[in-house]
Amino acid sequence: MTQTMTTEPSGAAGQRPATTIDIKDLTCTFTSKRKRTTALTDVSLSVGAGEFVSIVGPSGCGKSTLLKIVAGLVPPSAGQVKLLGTEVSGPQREIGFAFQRAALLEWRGVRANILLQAEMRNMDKRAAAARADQLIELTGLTGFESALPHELSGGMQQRVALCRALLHEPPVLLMDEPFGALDALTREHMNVELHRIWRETGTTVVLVTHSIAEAVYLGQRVVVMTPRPGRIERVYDVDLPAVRDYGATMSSPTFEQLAREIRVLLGASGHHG
Ligand SMILES: Nc1ncnc2c1ncn2[C@@H]1O[C@H](COP(=O)(O)OP(=O)(O)OP(=O)(O)O)[C@@H](O)[C@H]1O
Repeated sequence: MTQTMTTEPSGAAGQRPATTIDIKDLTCTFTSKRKRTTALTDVSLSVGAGEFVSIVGPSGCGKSTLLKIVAGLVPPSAGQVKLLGTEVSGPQREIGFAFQRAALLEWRGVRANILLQAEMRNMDKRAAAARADQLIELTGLTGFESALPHELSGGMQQRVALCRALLHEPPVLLMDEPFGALDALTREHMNVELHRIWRETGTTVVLVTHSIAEAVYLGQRVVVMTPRPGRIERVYDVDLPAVRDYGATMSSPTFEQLAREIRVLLGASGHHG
């Protein structure tokens, strides 16, 4: 399938965007006293600037490990990752990371939780405050600036975590099943919001998810991995418009066919993710 992009941010069709993440021949084996587990083998993938790539695969196939290697939190056993042209050899400050659990500080309000990122990075206070206000507005949290995490819904907590991950305007956002703990309806809302935020910020996003619908709705490409040791089984281009209305996308034949194909591929290779 070819991409039919009509608008930015990933660049007009036919124009190769600059590579932001370059993963080459990656293998990762964990060794403990009791056993060796090969989580990933021979994984190669390039992600262009401003691109949105979704990754799906069965439980335990190494998706989280892959994100952690890109973030420099886990060293690979073989292979190489380049982030913005530089080899990753330790924790990367340039990225934003969002996890399944929002991991907010219970005693801090929304704004203070978002600004934690600025404190950890010694960011300029005025610039960080202005950016926090911008993100609070962008994610519909206006009016809740002082609310404590327990006063927020799960979706709102996840929005706060997203704001915190985006505060320092990272060129790359890595997301590990960020909406997995939300109810179906809230998850749909968050998908729509993330799609809009991605378009408005032009951030390069890599999203790990167990939801095929989420992967296809959000991704410009969907990477399907095999059971452990995880390899890339197939990469699908998502032939949907750049700006995606949720309802129209879900009922479009292109969406349905691609989602079905991915579901068959995952089922056919004995995946249980
Ligand atoms: N630090 C570690 N030490 C030892 N083994 C690990 C470590 N981290 C991950 N593993 C193993 O590597 C494999 C891949 O784990 P990973 O969490 O990357 O999978 P995943 O695809 O993200 O799974 P899920 O979809 O269930 O979240 C698993 O077998 C896991 O037990």
